[in-house]
Amino acid sequence: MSAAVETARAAAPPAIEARGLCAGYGGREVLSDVSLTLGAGEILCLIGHNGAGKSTLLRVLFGLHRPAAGTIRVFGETLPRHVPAALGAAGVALVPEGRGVFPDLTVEEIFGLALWSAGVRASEREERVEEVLGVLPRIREFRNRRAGTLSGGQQQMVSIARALLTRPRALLLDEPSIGLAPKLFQDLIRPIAALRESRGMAILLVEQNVREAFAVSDRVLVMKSGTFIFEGAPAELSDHARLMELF
Ligand SMILES: Nc1ncnc2c1ncn2[C@@H]1O[C@H](COP(=O)(O)OP(=O)(O)OP(=O)(O)O)[C@@H](O)[C@H]1O
Repeated sequence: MSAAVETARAAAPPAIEARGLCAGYGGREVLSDVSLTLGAGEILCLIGHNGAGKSTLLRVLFGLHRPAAGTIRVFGETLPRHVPAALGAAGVALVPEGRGVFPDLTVEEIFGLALWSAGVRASEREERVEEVLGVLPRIREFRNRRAGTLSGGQQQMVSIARALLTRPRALLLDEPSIGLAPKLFQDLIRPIAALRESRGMAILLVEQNVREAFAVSDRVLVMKSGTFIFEGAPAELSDHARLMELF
């Protein structure tokens, strides 16, 4: 991280500050007293085995699932209602697992819909699209195609681009590498990670592809059965044996 970004980060409130989160489904606890801080402009990687509770945590943070206990502050504020629309307005975007692009719409139409639902003025929409195409230029090649005809990697690009159109200050990414070859994931994640330098955007990255995810992350959290069992720098887990020990 550059010195300028570090200084800006130190002065700003954390993008997300969660304390004592408990959450589950139908009486079964999945998150047990989880606390997490995503610093402004920080890239935090969250890893853990299947079913550990990573997606549930992202859903709780984004207001899609109500926690049984705990508090969440967003850029230093407690939102009056912790719901997705309020999170979006506060500058937080979620890219859920599985892409979720509308298969019958063209990329252009998907972008138009995202900008319209985010309330971006018509006169500003083209500028926003150009800005995102500057980050992920390969989308230009297929912007007029229907999303259902695109490859997995292209759909993932569209899904992330759609989130970036709202100019988020914090991006929650749920396993963007699923179904992608490592090189494709690298091409996708590196320009997104660079937005932390250029715009101070914070990223909470849930990933299984640890090699690429660690390469762009400042800090790593390992989750097991709904609690964090490790927090530290990616380098501390570069030893494969240490990583395996935690799983
Ligand atoms: N909507 C739901 N209803 C009931 N149980 C759920 C629901 N969503 C998740 N679970 C359960 O909660 C636990 C945690 O799931 P979650 O998806 O949060 O884990 P994860 O760490 O993201 O796993 P993965 O890496 O497989 O996505 C799992 O046992 C899962 O079966």
